[in-house]
Amino acid sequence: MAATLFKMRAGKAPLPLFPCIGHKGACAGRLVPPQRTVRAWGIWLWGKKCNNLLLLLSGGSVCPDLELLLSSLQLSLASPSPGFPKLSITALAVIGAGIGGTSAAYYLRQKFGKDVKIDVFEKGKVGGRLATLNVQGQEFESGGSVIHPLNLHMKRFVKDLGLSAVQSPSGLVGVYNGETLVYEESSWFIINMIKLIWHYGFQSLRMHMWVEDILDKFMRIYRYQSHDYAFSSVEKLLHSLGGDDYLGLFNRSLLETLQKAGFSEKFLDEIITPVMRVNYGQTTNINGFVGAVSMAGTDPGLWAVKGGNKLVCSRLLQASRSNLVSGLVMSIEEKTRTKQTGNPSKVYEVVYQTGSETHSDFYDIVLVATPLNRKMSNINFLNFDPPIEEFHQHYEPLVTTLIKGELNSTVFSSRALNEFHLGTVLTTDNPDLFINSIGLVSPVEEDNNPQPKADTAHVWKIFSAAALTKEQILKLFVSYDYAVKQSWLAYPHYTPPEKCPSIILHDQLYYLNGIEFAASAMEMSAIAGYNAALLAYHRWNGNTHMIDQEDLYERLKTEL
Ligand SMILES: Cc1cc2nc3c(=O)[nH]c(=O)nc-3n(C[C@H](O)[C@H](O)[C@H](O)COP(=O)(O)OP(=O)(O)OC[C@H]3O[C@@H](n4cnc5c(N)ncnc54)[C@H](O)[C@@H]3O)c2cc1C
Ligand SMILES: CC(C)=CCC/C(C)=C/CC/C(C)=C/CSC[C@H](N)C(=O)O
Repeated sequence: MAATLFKMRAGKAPLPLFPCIGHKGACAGRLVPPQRTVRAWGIWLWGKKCNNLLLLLSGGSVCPDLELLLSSLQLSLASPSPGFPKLSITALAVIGAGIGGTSAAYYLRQKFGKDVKIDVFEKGKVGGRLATLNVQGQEFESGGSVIHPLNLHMKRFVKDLGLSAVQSPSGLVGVYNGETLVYEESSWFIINMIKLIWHYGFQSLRMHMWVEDILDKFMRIYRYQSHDYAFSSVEKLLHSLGGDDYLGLFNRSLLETLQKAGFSEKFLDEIITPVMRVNYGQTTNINGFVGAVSMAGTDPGLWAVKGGNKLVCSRLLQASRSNLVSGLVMSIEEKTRTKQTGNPSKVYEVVYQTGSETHSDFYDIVLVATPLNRKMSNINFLNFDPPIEEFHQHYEPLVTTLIKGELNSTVFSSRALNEFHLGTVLTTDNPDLFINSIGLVSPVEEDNNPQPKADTAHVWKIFSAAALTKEQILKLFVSYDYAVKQSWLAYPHYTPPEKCPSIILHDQLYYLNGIEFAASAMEMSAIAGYNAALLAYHRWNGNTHMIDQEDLYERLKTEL
């Protein structure tokens, strides 16, 4: 009978009316296939969707009459009747070929299948903030460089895309406060333990446990995603990982969270702040979640992709069989178009510039995978009603400078370079300091652990808020052969409590980079890319039961 109803609809015959008692008779509707269904059938009511029905589709039981109706029709919500003509999706656009955009393209292909066209727009280089700089014939990471051993998407990409991993340098670390080294690691584990306990009691151990707990809960996202669940907001995603407490991390500053947990000012100033400065160019005023991610960035076992992390992006693009469009997207506008079926449907017109030429194309779904602010992407959303919200969130300026030279170790300590064994110097929050950090780095092709030697010039990476002057470089180095720099708008300026930008900007228009307001890292963008692909797929197909499900952790625990 169900098949008959739908076939009648396909032949444009009128559909039978039925009452929805759950809506007190107010929403008598007609059984129709949703406008863009590929796999799942749903019921749409005249004018608008019935919320009771959505609950029913997602496993709720508010609308028993509909449930009865469906079961009496023996209607399978998961699979449409074979042979029934499907309204198909034709084209998808992704804007930005960084790790967010390329991972989204990869997962979009997996979900939507081989026939759909996927265009990926990139105004600069594939990789975005994953990039390298050349120092006298060797390439060094200048943007995203270290990956955590538990970053499972990045790990999977490297394995599946035929790449290999190299261990990141793990030299000894010191902390400089503008006058002296307030903390200095030793190469002896036991000495380090004694030093840490002597200076800070058991606070490092407690900090380690705090980060582990957050990371443990974070790992739940992989299980949700492997079961195809998606989230419509970053807040809902965070909440699903550990409830109100977890979301609370995002809403409060790291300082507030750690002070409440009893960490001392000395420990925060000398250990935690320097880590926030090297990783995010900010202080403990950032939110607690990004603070924990930043601390995870000091864990052992950090790694990088041999040949450069940006290779993941170019390989993902290849594997997704997307078309790379080297151009600058200028605007996105909603338009109505008549498809081959004769039915009008909503599409998005993407206008872009390649060289001096302007072009445009139409897409059913668009994913924006670049921070939406004037300085970084400058995309105009035209004629949306209601208008797409404006994004004014500030990104932190940061300069990466690579210098091949002989370090002036006496800047940091009284020891000469042959007695100076630190591979990285972090800094406290002292306004007189002009660098956030300085550290020895290896070329992207090498798997090694560089150590400073008095007689050889090594390559050092410096992070600073502004470009270094020649005088500043000459303060840090006795002499140098080569210097090269790259300026970034690197990460959001974190000011908790704040609201993450929406993931759903419009019906079929999605935004990935809101996740950076929880924490900016390669793995976070990969998670956002997968989530947006799943969300787009489920919304296109009306699979509402796969979106924003509560208690997923408990529910999935019992599943094999
Ligand atoms: C200096 C630095 C160090 C970092 N270190 C680490 C680290 O060690 N570990 C870690 O995990 N993360 C690190 N990060 C963070 C990480 O690099 C980013 O979170 C991640 O790369 C962001 O990826 P994305 O794809 O979301 O954005 P992006 O890489 O910014 O990609 C967006 C892309 O969109 C393109 N684009 C923008 N506007 C348009 C337009 N209008 N039309 C067409 N194309 C457009 C841009 O050119 C860009 O390529 C670091 C970042 C920086 C800057
Ligand atoms: C997302 C999770 C759970 C973990 C990621 C941990 C991680 C790798 C954090 C680092 C984040 C970051 C923005 C580092 C920037 S600087 C990196 C490095 N110290 C360098 O010198 O380049």
